[in-house]
Amino acid sequence: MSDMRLIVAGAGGRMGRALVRAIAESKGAVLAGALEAPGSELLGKDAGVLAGLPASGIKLSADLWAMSKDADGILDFTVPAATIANVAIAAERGIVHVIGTTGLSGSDNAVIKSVTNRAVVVQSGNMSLGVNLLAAVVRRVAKALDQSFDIEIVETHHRMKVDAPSGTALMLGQAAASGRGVTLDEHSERGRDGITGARRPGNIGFASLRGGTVAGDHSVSFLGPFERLTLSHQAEDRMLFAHGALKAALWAHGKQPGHYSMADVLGLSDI
Ligand SMILES: NC(=O)C1=CN([C@@H]2O[C@H](COP(=O)(O)OP(=O)(O)OC[C@H]3O[C@@H](n4cnc5c(N)ncnc54)[C@H](OP(=O)(O)O)[C@@H]3O)[C@@H](O)[C@H]2O)C=CC1
Ligand SMILES: O=C(O)C1=N[C@H](C(=O)O)C[C@H](O)C1
Repeated sequence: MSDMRLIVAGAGGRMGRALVRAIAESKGAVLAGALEAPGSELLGKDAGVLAGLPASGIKLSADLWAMSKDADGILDFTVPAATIANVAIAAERGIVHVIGTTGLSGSDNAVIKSVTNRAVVVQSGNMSLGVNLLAAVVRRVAKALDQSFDIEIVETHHRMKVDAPSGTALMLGQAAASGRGVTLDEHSERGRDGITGARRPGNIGFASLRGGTVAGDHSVSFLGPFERLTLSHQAEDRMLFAHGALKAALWAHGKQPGHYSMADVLGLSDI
């Protein structure tokens, strides 16, 4: 099979530059386009040079429709509004859409799901093996423990991150809720401040720290009577997520339309 031709959306961003490097290092994929926001001062610049590599010949452009003409997939780590605009174009072109963008609303996620009867979408708040394994373990532990164990999720990220809780924290919260057989929306406790009252039994708590250059730390604590268990993951470099996204795209190439997760890509769905 010939190399998968991939577009990087948000090519001037932190993840975008990491993705351009991951593609350059890879076997089986080539950079076919680099998307940036309309009006960005980076439009027209070479994607390889921005990523610290030799010139790639691919210039940043805001025109996804034109650049996707001969592409096979798009790796999208941008902002919710951009991802939602890209969903329709990727579906229309019939190309794989790997979505890593976080901070998406319920209605954004409904738009994404609405195209998956005709489009191949792989979506995950975290593209790493470790976090997806952690989610599977959290589901099992939450199932094994009753409500005398309080569940608290803590995440730490670099100072530039704009959304909270992180997509990963929410994914781990979903895993805990599913293990307990409850819905996260009805059992989530976020943003404690002031006289909050005692903790509601059965709730899943979230706390977010921001600072420095942290690529992404997550922990899930189960706090019970006279003992507590904490499961955690530390991402050491965002190249981890870029390699995961690339793996997802290569896995999805040629798959039937559907909404896939990183657990599907990694073969963890049945754990
Ligand atoms: N699922 C996962 O494993 C991971 C997910 N993420 C998520 O990925 C997203 C991006 O993170 P990060 O790279 O750190 O953020 P950045 O802000 O560094 O990058 C986002 C990029 O998207 C660009 N952008 C904004 N609007 C558009 C548009 N309409 N079309 C194309 N590009 C656009 C931004 O441009 P401008 O600056 O000009 O607005 C920016 O260059 C976040 O939601 C983050 O949480 C991050 C790491 C891993
Ligand atoms: O913004 C980031 O950097 C990250 N975002 C993702 C999230 O919101 O969980 C994944 C990773 O933790 C890095």
